Amino acid sequence: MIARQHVEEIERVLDGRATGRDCQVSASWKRCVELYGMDPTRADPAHIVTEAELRDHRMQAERMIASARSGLQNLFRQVARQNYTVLLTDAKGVCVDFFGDRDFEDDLRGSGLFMGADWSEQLAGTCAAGACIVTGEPVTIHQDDHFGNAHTALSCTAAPIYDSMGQLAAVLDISLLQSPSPKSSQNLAMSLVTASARRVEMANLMAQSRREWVLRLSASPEFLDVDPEAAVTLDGSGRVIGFTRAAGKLFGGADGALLGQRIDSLLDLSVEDLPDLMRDRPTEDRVINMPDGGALFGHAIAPQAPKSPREVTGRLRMRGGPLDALAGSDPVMQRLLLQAERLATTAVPLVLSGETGVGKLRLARALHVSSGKDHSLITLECAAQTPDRLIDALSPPGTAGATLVLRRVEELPRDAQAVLTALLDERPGLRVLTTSCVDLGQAVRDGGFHKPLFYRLSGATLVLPPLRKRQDLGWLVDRLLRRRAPDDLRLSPAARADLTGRAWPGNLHELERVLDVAAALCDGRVIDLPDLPPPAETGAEPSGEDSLEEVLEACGWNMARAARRLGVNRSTVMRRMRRAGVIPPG
Ligand SMILES: Nc1ncnc2c1ncn2[C@@H]1O[C@H](COP(=O)(O)OP(=O)(O)OP(=O)(O)O)[C@@H](O)[C@H]1O
Repeated sequence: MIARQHVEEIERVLDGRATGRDCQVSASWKRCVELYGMDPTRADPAHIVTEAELRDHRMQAERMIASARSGLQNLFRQVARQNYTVLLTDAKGVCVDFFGDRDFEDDLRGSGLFMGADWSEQLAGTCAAGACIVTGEPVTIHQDDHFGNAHTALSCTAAPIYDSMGQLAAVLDISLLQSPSPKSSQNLAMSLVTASARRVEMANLMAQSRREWVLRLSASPEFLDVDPEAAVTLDGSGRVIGFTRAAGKLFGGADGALLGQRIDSLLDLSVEDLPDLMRDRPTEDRVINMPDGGALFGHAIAPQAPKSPREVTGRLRMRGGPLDALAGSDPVMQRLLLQAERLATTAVPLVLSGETGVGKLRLARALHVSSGKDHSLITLECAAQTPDRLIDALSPPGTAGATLVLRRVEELPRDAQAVLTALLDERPGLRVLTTSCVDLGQAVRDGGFHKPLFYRLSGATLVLPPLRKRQDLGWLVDRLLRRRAPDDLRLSPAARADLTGRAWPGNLHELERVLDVAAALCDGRVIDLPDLPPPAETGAEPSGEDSLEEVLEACGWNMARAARRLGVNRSTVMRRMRRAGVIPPG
């Protein structure tokens, strides 16, 4: 009966008659019928993407998930008692993060309030996340506002999350399986979800802007330092290079038109004034005049460190190539792979250095494949070489233009080092790629490595970072797991947190062994904590010389995780931060 009334009301709306529905809802109903060809009498179940598709969606949204995590947790703490579920969808509508009451897991899954549910309007019909993606505005879709009969018990409120370029990046949604009938019961939900979305945008902007000036803005001095309303990122000349949605609205450039504008054209303020707006001045004194005669309060945050040469300066050109497959979104690796790609087609001899198991040999092979030449690849284990063996290995015809990989060259016996130097001089067509776990320059200075050989091998050096400093550790874990069990073996959240928090002194060698054991031990398709072997005890202090900031950055500034990766406790991390003057972003 109710279903029939619902269908009849949709028909009236399609005929252009007013039925008292919110205009956002009636516009979405029209799209469902006229654009997507949907039938309101059908009660399609929730659409859940496959495990493999979900992994891809999560990988794409990795940064936003990290920025949103603590905001989602906070929001869930506030609304869990009222039985709300908190969802983060990506810009396509797929739920990539989720907090809900485990006691209702089956009901939540059945209703699509779960990880992997696809809430795009084209598939799910009128729903909060879907309508929010289409309109770019917050919306409540309450009970029979939903288009499909399958969802008319739900009440969902969603707000968009924009990235710092003004593009819609995600949607934050809070939903109830059962709710009171007046739609106004969700007004508070709307306030909470829009405020949380604003904070996630702020966290995301701060995470991306450590090397730039950030100007945070608030209409009231009381909230300026604790919960500002808007923020812009500025380059050294005062041009806007990032902004939150609220800043876009404030300056009338929400769709990206704000990018590139100078701050002195927007406010009575130049880049030279920013130091006066830093936290050491009383909040009330940090007033900024607006061109329309109004005023705002400003909090300027200085760049945290000078631009490092290791920062990403460009993107890999060869999408999908063998080099591109070696890393996820780790900025140090991306920069290194960009250099590797440019060097691959040259004859420059390269040293690939880094701790054991960071992927040096793998990189050497990818460089060989990317060279574009159809020559053979000769790999020599240096520890096993004698002068005679070297001569034998490099004598057969066809080796003249080959790629020669010298693996762990620091282990090459001293007498073989001089012979290799002479052999290389006789074979100028060989492309030499050398892997080393030590600093070869230091080995030369210490007298342990033949200087003439060093200068023949080290045209350029590419230093691979250890796993504990990689921001794409989660990506690597998924990649190695997929290779072990292509058919949807996955990690429980606790197992994933454990793996991404380890120090990994054996790097990929160690991670591969741990996943081998876990895949063998786990029952069913989910690897859980008890399936993981404990970290290998080597007595090594893996991170003594690591920059604290690098490890913290790799851990998304999560101190507990950084403490585990560094093998110290949390208070030691905080003490070291104070001593080094390292300040967390935001
Ligand atoms: N990007 C990657 N993705 C997945 N697996 C990788 C990647 N890089 C390396 N591996 C795997 O990790 C293991 C260690 O890699 P590799 O042998 O290249 O390291 P290495 O630094 O040369 O080690 P060592 O210093 O001990 O010689 C290998 O099994 C390799 O296949």
